[in-house]
Amino acid sequence: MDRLIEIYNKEERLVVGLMSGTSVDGIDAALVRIKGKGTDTEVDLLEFENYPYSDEMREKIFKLFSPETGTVDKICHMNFILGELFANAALGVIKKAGLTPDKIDLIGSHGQTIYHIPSPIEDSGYMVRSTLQIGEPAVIAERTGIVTVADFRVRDVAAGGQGAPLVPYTEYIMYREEDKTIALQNIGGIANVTVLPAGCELDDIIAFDNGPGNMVIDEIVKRLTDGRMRFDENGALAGKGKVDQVLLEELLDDDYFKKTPPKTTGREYFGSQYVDKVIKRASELNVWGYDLAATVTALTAKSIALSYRDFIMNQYGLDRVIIGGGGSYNETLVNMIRGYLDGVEVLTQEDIGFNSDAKEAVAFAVLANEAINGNCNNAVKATGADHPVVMGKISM
Ligand SMILES: Nc1ncnc2c1ncn2[C@@H]1O[C@H](COP(=O)(O)OP(=O)(O)OP(=O)(O)O)[C@@H](O)[C@H]1O
Ligand SMILES: CC(=O)N[C@H]1[C@@H]2OC[C@@H](O2)[C@@H](O)[C@@H]1O[C@H](C)C(=O)O
Repeated sequence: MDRLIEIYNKEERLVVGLMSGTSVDGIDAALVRIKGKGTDTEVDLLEFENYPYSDEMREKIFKLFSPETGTVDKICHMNFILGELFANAALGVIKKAGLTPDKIDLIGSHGQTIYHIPSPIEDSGYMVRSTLQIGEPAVIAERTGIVTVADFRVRDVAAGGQGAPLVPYTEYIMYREEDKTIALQNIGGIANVTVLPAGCELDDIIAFDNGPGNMVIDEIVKRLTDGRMRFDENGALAGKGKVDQVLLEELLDDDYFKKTPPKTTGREYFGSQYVDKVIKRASELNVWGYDLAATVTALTAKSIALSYRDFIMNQYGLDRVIIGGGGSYNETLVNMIRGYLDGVEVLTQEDIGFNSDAKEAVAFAVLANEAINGNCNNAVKATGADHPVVMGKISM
């Protein structure tokens, strides 16, 4: 308890944020210095590293996503294995910064989402939503000796929210401007956006998952190259193709894109079964190779642009879009988004001096810092929760 009080009383903390996203490419570890709390929070990124999963580990994690292959024994065991990997990532980034674990105040760990049911399902007389992130925080705390805050999403779900997206709260703290409406567009496996209307309060922000980010592009590229390529590096393949407008419009005619925010989605919806359907229809229309890569890249780009038109621009206008996440390195994708958004400034996190990869890991460091301060750290407008809550469970 003394340690917790000591951390609580500090004005400035060194915090490690850990994140593994839906693309399962590895663990992002960010070491930050955080001063203050709430809207007075100031964050400096001191060090960042991505610790990629081995192909074997990645395959094992992917198996957990499907009810047929993700059996309880595997989930039980992988929770502890991932705890070890997350601990190693934390220790790695601390060492890279030339520091030792005893100098670090906190770890904020997202874990790995393996299942997410954002819409309520009735069972045994209870209507519940649910979500599951693994990567045992007790193991992280034990291996590092650092107080670890983790398992954030569940408290928001318990309060009637979808448990996602959580990053908007931190974006509100870090990016809000008085006279510009800004969209922070993350393009990971899923594409998700936070909109900060000019001069907004926390209750004014809008955030939702637009739909697929790289998830469909990655799977198509994997299948087109018989597994030789895992993603379309810099958008080179899509850049050589021509978008098939018939297939594109059919794919855009999807219930998810029409749904009004708040809304979240995941691999359960835009995963490999979705791609099976895309491929079937593409074969009927004779769309293949570079053209198919271009068409699914346009699907991500245009669904993002249309979501701004339908849910944001008519009400708030839009001055600037800042793209982050791995998709910001896909030049074809970013250029397509620019093409669909006439008159809006489209930048990447790098363009404004930040790091696209570190952003989510930094967010979980900030959420942990808020939890330790006892501050509510969910944006109810984004998750749909009934009220603000303090998310994060503490492993001493
Ligand atoms: N150089 C590149 N060119 C094109 N695409 C890239 C490049 N680098 C990364 N990507 C894409 O970014 C993806 C990883 O993005 P990111 O790490 O942001 O996802 P994530 O955090 O796992 O997902 P989410 O935010 O949905 O949880 C890769 O799967 C790949 O599709
Ligand atoms: C359940 C879950 O892990 N959701 C992720 C996922 O990846 C992107 C998008 O879908 C977003 O809603 C969320 O992650 C980010 C970090 C968030 O909570 O803001």
